[in-house]
Amino acid sequence: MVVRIVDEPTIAQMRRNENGGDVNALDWSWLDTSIQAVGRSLHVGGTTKTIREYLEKRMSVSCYIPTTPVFNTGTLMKPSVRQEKQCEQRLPSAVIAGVKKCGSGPLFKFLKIHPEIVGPPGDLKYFDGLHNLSDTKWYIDRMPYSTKKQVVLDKEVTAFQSPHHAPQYIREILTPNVKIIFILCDPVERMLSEYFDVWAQRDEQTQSGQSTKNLATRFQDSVLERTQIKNTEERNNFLDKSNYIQHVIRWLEPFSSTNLHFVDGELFKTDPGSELQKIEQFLGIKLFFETDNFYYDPDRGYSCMKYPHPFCFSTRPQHPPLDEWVEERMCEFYKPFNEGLAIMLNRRFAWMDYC
Ligand SMILES: Nc1ncnc2c1ncn2[C@@H]1O[C@H](COP(=O)(O)OS(=O)(=O)O)[C@@H](OP(=O)(O)O)[C@H]1O
Repeated sequence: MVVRIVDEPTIAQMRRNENGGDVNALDWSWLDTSIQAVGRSLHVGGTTKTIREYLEKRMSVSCYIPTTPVFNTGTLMKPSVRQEKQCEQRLPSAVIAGVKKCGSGPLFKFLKIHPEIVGPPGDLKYFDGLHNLSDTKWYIDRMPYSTKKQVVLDKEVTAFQSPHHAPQYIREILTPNVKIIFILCDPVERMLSEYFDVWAQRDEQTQSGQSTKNLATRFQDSVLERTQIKNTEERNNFLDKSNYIQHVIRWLEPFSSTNLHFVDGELFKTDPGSELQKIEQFLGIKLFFETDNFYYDPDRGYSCMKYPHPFCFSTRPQHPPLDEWVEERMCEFYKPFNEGLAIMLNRRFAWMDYC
């Protein structure tokens, strides 16, 4: 699909609203600079989408004066407007609780583009087991201001597997009504991605006292021993995280299944718009994302954003391919767990067909 850049309407045109009057309910002076910074709109799938349209939508529900790039939070509105809009820093009402290396980063970033979703800029790791959980003030203080119409979203990827009681802690602090989102992907690919990441950072991790347990020079030496030995007490950092069923069980106990949503990591790579639409429904917010807001980049192996801001995550060096026998052994190991997961959740994921 061709993405054509066309000129943005003039500032004078922008200042007229549909009724021909001035748009003056709020201070619109911000728009000039924002639009000048963008200076264009996009023809996507036959329709013209302006950045202005997006910024206006966001502005109407937000406590911030939006800006470009649209990933930035923007400037906090003045106190009188904040009061009028009932802006507050609130605890999250939704959490992306994993899984690491399945696309949780892009998922979080894309979701925060939705006018009705706000979240902290990065990972707070409040539920990672190292934080004083009674210090909710610390947590709330790090949340952006939100209106009641908005969903406050946090990302806590380690919570998926540890600490063991993370689901209970999240339920207790964020109430049983909190919505939990997981993104699950091909377990072997996930493990490989994490392995190369940990390998690349091994010196820093050792220096900062973090564990590099199970890390060997070759991927297969880091994971294969476990699939041969009988001792199930022996934990392998890489293998265990990809064994989704054992972790998902922990979340089904404190939460109703209607509060848990699973994103298919494979579909998210090829068609993020459709996966994001399912999340909009799950969160009960207005539909904003469309499939043609994104395009698939075969060289990268995942999708980039077209609207409201053209954006691609930078590519990592390609992983060296796995030896066929290693892949077969890994698949053999995960197959029964994946089948169990499909039965437990009563759904199959696209990546389940790989093995
Ligand atoms: N749209 C889009 N853009 C970029 N990357 C995408 C996307 N969709 C899925 N992926 C895959 O996400 C992998 C990184 O996952 P995470 O963001 O969960 O990693 S992290 O845990 O936050 O480090 C990353 O894996 P690596 O390339 O191995 O890093 C990607 O394969």
